[in-house]
Amino acid sequence: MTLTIANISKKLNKKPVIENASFQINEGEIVGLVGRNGAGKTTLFRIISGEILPDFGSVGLDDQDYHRMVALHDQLFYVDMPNNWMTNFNSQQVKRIVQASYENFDTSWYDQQITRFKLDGRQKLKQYSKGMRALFTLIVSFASNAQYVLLDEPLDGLDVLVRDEVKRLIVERVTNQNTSVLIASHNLVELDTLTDRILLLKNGTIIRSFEVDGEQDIKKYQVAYRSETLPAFLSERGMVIAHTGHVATVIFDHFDEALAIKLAGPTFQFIEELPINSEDIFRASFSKDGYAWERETEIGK
Ligand SMILES: Nc1ncnc2c1ncn2[C@@H]1O[C@H](COP(=O)(O)OP(=O)(O)OP(=O)(O)O)[C@@H](O)[C@H]1O
Repeated sequence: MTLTIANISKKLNKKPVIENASFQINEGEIVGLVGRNGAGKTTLFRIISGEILPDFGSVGLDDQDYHRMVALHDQLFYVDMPNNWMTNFNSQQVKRIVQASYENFDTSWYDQQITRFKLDGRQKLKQYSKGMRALFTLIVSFASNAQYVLLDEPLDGLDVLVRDEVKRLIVERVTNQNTSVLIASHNLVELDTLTDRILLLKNGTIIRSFEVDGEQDIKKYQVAYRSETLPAFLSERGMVIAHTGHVATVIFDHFDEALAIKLAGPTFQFIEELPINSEDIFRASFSKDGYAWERETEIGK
């Protein structure tokens, strides 16, 4: 089964939030969705899950329109705002409610995980801590046995040990059930170790899809220069992320031969290429932009 997001556009309050976003997710993939604050990640999740409908475009499962086919709805699970979700119920009550709409709900796995993480009892969800709620949301999501699970910031605000549990649970479920997971997160270091590939959302559209190891177009260099001041082209063509004395670390997007020739020139005492991670790719893609919410409204134009 393939989830296909095709040319989705959406305006909220007359402001274009999502513009012609397209991508696909296959079975058993863990994909990260990354963008600046306000880029539209949550809006995109709400659209995919059918909570709000797009102005244009479609969400398909194989060749079928997910939004129009109620029979497909148990193939996708998403909890919008987990902090406000079913707060007056306990874990046993939530199980009964979700079971009613997800016919493949895995009761025994759910009970096992609830016991494993000691989330049982009469405690209502509103009495859970942030970490308990994160684990609980994940358990319900995977127990639904939906092919596609959308997770919005699943690691936000969790301590290192709970984060490890959450990551282990995600990998376990994907390995054992071939579930597909789309994770929106600001935590790029965590995404590097968890995801197969990462999608970058900018100006409401997917501008880049990459596997960190496979990204050829972005390079990071540490350089020592001979001139008095930092050579201007470094900050014009790249993003200087560290600069002490005559040594600078620079990330270049769209690295090309002209840049390679300049770096090999007499201006530099030494240059060394460094390995890149997804934070570097994020910086290279977004560093020269303002805030995502500065995009003009139609009315303001
Ligand atoms: N109901 C709404 N009505 C009007 N504008 C909205 C609404 N919901 C979101 N927006 C706007 O849409 C844009 C995208 O918001 P969204 O919450 O999807 O971004 P995000 O990428 O999830 O942000 P963050 O990383 O900060 O959580 C923002 O400019 C926001 O102000």
